[in-house]
Amino acid sequence: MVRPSVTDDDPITRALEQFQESETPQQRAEAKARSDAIDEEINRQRQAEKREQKPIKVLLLGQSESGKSTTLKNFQLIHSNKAFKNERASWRAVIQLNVVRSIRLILNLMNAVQAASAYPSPDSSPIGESSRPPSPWPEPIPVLTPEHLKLKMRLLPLFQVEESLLRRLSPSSANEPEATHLHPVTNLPNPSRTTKEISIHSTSPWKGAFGRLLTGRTSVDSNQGIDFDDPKDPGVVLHNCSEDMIKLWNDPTVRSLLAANQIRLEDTSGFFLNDLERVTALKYVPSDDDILKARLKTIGVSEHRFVLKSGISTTSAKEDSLLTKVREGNLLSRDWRVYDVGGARSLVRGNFSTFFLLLIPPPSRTAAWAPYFEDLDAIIFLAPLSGFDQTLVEDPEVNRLEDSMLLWKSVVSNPLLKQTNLILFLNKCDILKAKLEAGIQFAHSVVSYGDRPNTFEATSDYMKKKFAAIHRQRSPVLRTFYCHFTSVTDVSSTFRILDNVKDLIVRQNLTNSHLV
Ligand SMILES: Nc1nc2c(ncn2[C@@H]2O[C@H](COP(=O)(O)OP(=O)(O)OP(=O)(O)O)[C@@H](O)[C@H]2O)c(=O)[nH]1
Ligand SMILES: [Mg+2]
Repeated sequence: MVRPSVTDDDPITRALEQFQESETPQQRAEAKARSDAIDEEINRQRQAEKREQKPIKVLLLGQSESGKSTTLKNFQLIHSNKAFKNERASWRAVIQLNVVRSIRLILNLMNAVQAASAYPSPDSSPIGESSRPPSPWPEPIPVLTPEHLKLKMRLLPLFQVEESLLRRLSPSSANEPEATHLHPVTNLPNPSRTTKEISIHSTSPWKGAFGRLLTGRTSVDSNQGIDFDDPKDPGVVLHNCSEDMIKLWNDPTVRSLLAANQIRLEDTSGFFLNDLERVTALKYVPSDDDILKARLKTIGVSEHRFVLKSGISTTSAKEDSLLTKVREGNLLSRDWRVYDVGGARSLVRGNFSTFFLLLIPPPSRTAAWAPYFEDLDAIIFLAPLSGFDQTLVEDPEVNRLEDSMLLWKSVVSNPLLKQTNLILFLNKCDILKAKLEAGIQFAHSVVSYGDRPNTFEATSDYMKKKFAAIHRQRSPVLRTFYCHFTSVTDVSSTFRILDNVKDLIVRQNLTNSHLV
C-alpha cells in the first residue's frame, strides 16, 4: 500500500509547486534575493536585540569586610523576598560559627591574662625585670577568679562545635592560612593567631552543605530546611552553653579586659553576643537581618544573575521620551549580573589578590577573568568609614581608612575603567556613629581632621570631601561623583539607595546603547 505523503493534501505546498513550475529563472533569482534580504534584516534585528538586551554588569569592590557580600545580599532581597529560603540552615551554621569566634576571642584574652599573671612582679622576682615579658596590661593585671576559670572550662565544648561546623561548611578551605576577622590581639604576651576566619570559595557549593544532609528526614522544617532533631546539630551544644556565654559576655572583668585592649567586640563583623538567648534557642531560624549581619569571607569571584525591574521616574520631556522608548522596547525588566569578589589581600605583603586583578591591563590579566570585567556598567565601591581607627587584618601596619582611599584612588585613575560609572558607598555609618558616641576621637587616627567636631555629620562630610577630591583630581575623564552614606546591614535604607542606584545605572546603560 502506498501511504500518501504528508504534502499530498497540503494546498499550500501544491500551490507552491505549481508556482515554482511556472517561474522563470530570472524570477527565481529575484525571489532568492528578496528572501536573502529578509533573512539579513531578521539577523540584523536579532543582533540589535542582543545588543539592547545585553545584561547590566555591576562589580562590587572594596577592601575585605567593607560590605560587598552584604550589598549583594541586599540585591538578592530586592530580587526576591524569599531570597534566603533554601539557605537558612547554612546561614544558621555561619552565625553559630560567628558566635563561637567571638567567645573564642574572649577566652584567648583570658588565657593571655593568666599567662601574664603567672610571672612574678619585678619587685618580688629574684632575677629581676629582664625575665618578665613586656606586659600590655595596665597595672594591676585584671584578676581572674576561680569562677572565671570554671566558666572557661565549661565553654570548651564550643571548640568542637567550631571544628565540626567548619568541616561541614568549607572542607576545601580548611587549610587557608587566614587570620581572624576579629580584632587581632597582637600586643598580648601570647598573641593568638589560631582563630582562622571562615571563608568560602566562590565555587564551593556551601549553601547546599546542610540542605544535602537533611534530605529525607521527617523532622526537617520544610520551610527553612533546618533539621532541629539532628542529634549532631551544633545548636544543641550552643544551647547548652548559652547561659555561660551570656555570663561571660556580661562579666565586668571580661569587659574591662576588652576595654584595656581597645577591643569593641560590638563593632566587629559577625557580632551576635547581644542576641545570645535568641540565636542559641533550639528552634532558632535566622531572620533576613541576621543573615545580613553574618560574616563569611569571600574568596575568588562569583557572578549572581537577577532580573530586576527599574521604574525610571519622569522629570523632564527628555526623560518622558526615554520612558516611552523603554516601555516600547519592553526594557523595564533587565538582566543583571552582579559580581562579588573577595577583597582580602594575600597575607604575603604587597601581593594583592582578587581585587588587583582588575587593575592589571589585558592581556596580562588572565583570560578567565575577562568576561567579568569587560563592559562593566558600574562599580559599587565600598569604603567603610568606621575603619578610621583600625588596621587591616592582612597588614597590621596599614590603617583601614587610608587603605580604602588608596584603593579608591587606583580605581578612579585607572584608564581601563574610565567609561565605568563609579558609585561610592561610604559604608558602616552606623558603626562610625556608635564609635564617635562612645567617645573615640576621629582626629586621633585621622590627624588632618584637626580640631573639627567629633560628630557623625562633621566626620562623614569631611571624608566625603576627601573621596570627592580624589575623584576630581585623579579621574582620566570628567565624571559625575556619585556617593551615598550607607549602613548596608540596614535593609530598608539600603533598599532605597539601591533603587536609586539601579535607575541610574539603567539610565546610563540606555544612554550608552544610544537608545536615548
Ligand atoms: N554594622 C554594620 N555591619 C556591616 C555593614 N556592612 C557590612 N557589615 C558587616 O561587616 C561584615 C563584613 O561584610 P561583608 O559583606 O562580608 O564584607 P566583604 O566586603 O564581602 O568582605 P570580603 O568577602 O572579605 O571581601 C559582615 O558581618 C557584615 O554584616 C554596615 O554598614 N554596618
Ligand atoms: Mg565578601
